[in-house]
Amino acid sequence: MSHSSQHIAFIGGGNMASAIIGGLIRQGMKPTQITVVEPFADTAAKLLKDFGITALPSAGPALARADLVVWAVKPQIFSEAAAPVMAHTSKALHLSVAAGIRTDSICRWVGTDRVVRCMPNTPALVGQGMTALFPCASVTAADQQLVEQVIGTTGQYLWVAEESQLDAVTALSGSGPAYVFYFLEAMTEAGVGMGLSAAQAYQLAVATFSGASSLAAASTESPEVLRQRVTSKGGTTYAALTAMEAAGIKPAFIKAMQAAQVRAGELGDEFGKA
Ligand SMILES: NC(=O)C1=CN([C@@H]2O[C@H](COP(=O)(O)OP(=O)(O)OC[C@H]3O[C@@H](n4cnc5c(N)ncnc54)[C@H](OP(=O)(O)O)[C@@H]3O)[C@@H](O)[C@H]2O)C=CC1
Ligand SMILES: O=C(O)[C@@H]1CCC=N1
Repeated sequence: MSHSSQHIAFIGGGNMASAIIGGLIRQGMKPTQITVVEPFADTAAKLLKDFGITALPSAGPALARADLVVWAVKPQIFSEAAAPVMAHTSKALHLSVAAGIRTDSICRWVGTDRVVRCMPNTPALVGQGMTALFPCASVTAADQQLVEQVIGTTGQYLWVAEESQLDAVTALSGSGPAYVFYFLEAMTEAGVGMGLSAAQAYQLAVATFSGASSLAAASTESPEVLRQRVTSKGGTTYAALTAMEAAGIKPAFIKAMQAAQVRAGELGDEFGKA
């Protein structure tokens, strides 16, 4: 981060907060520039061990220093967590990572319209995150720049024009790492069933995913063309893809992502009312 005097507060210090804090610290932000509210003692101990940050067990005046408040609590408890925070953060810009919770709810709970809603993912932990961002109307260009500086430390980002697109992003890249890990589990299990050791199968599976992703990112070709290049006529890939088509893997996968998108909307409906 270029702004060495900036201060960032995190409400919730769990998985997603740690991923972003890791990015900030890797880019040179000092632990003293970061305040975390985290009531769970084990998670607070981890923040101290990993980043040298002593978390506050509850909201307090220390939050008033924050230029940016990052909301990294579960959607279910967002409104409850907001009440004690908003007394201290009226001058701050607010950034929410909560799945499904819409900006009209967030603005109401935090008492300002200076709110950006985003959807990051856990590869942020290793600087390979992908985050989509949506600004409320009163967010300024300078506010957007601050958010870009912070999120840019964790990987790539893009802005979406419609808030509803964030639920699609949640289903795609927000939850997406879990789909990849699921495929890694399946590929490893299959490899073991075919006579490889678990360590060998896992190494092969992980390297294949990251290699294929790097190839797709570096290539101007569509994934369809890249797939066809692997698929020799009458060969092994053809046999595997034919089995996948017969099993309805693609429609099942599309259905699964639609379920995630629907769930994001439901989280907003269920927990955004308060
Ligand atoms: N994990 C992921 O891949 C992604 C998550 N998100 C979103 O990020 C948000 C956080 O998820 P994640 O980091 O996985 O969840 P975690 O459970 O790891 O982190 C949330 C933390 O907030 C703490 N907390 C609970 N109540 C309060 C409170 N009143 N004030 C401050 N902190 C509190 C929790 O403590 P306790 O355990 O005691 O409740 C917990 O440690 C969610 O809204 C999720 O939708 C977005 C993108 C990806
Ligand atoms: O599962 C969830 O609800 C969160 C949002 C995206 C990833 N994890």
